[in-house]
Amino acid sequence: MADTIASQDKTSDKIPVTVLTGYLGAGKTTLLNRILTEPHGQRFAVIVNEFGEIGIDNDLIVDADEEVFEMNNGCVCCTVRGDLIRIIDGLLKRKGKFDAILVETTGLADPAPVAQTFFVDQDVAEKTRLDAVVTVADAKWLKDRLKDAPEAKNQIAFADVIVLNKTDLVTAPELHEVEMRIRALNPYAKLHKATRSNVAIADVLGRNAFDLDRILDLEPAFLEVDEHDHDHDHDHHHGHDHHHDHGLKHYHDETMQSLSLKIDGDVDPAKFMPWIDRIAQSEGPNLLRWKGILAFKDEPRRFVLQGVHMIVDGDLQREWRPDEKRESRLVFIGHHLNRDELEKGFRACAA
Ligand SMILES: Nc1nc2c(ncn2[C@@H]2O[C@H](COP(=O)(O)OP(=O)(O)OP(=O)(O)O)[C@@H](O)[C@H]2O)c(=O)[nH]1
Repeated sequence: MADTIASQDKTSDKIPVTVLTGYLGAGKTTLLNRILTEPHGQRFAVIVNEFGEIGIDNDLIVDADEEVFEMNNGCVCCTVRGDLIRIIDGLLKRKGKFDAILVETTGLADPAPVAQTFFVDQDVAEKTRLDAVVTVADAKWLKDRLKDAPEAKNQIAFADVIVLNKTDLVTAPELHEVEMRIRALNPYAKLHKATRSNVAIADVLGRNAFDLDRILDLEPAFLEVDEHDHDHDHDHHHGHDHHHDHGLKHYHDETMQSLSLKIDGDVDPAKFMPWIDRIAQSEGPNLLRWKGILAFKDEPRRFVLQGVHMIVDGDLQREWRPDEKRESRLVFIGHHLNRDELEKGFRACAA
């Protein structure tokens, strides 16, 4: 411990930042909520960024004392840095109100531009330090995503700490295989196996683990600001291949869609539940992620639905607040989504 303290000496007045990353549905929010609800004696500022038009994620973060700041949707690789800088600048003006910053990126985010923020922006670099990139990996789906999603690979390669989550969904040989895949991409990160992201807080926070030299080996251009890439507003996240001169490939999947549906009021669970089960079966392979917050007829509590491919979780959570409008929202993220059919099916569930 003594040497850790010594090595932090110079930077100890900088605010530590932990970047939580990991592909869609891996368990980032579960980890974030675990951190926020356990007794940690720290005050966190939480910054989240999500994919999708309706801010469901923000709504699923536990009610804690922490303030949650939302980054704009959009092209993560490009807009995230400008947005993140703006939010952090705002936070730094109120220094003293929090001890650490947690940034949860979307599952589709490449961690490089996020991590880069803490080095290339002078103000941010002077006042904060990147403590670690923590990547949550889905033991069940990661091996498929390593084949088709470059972001998933970069998230693993960039990690200082890896939480290999959802070990309950795989057999021991499958777990071993995914661990080998991870190790082939990143032999350096500390790896913790988990279910429901149940790692000790000390394993993910206060690690002082971000290693700039290792990242520069991976991405020689990591510290070069790409002005072209800075602060512009794409209103869409798709359709371009970035050729930063980096060792890693960054691009956005053109076929990825995000579909948001809303009913201004209640749905009938007797219609909704069988419908959503059918969707899980028929659309599951194309559905990377789905979420919903629903008002069930005659039910004072909000029903929260979570899905990754054909695996659906749902439960009744807190009550609708008196000042909250009862409405039912669903977000689907995936490929080849049939908007008309999903919309028609959902509408038919209205109470
Ligand atoms: N079986 C199982 N399910 C889990 C585990 N951890 C999380 N989940 C479930 O997986 C789903 C996704 O978890 P989240 O924590 O929301 O994942 P995320 O990475 O924040 O997802 P996005 O930010 O939407 O990409 C939820 O339904 C969780 O309850 C686990 O260890 N095992």
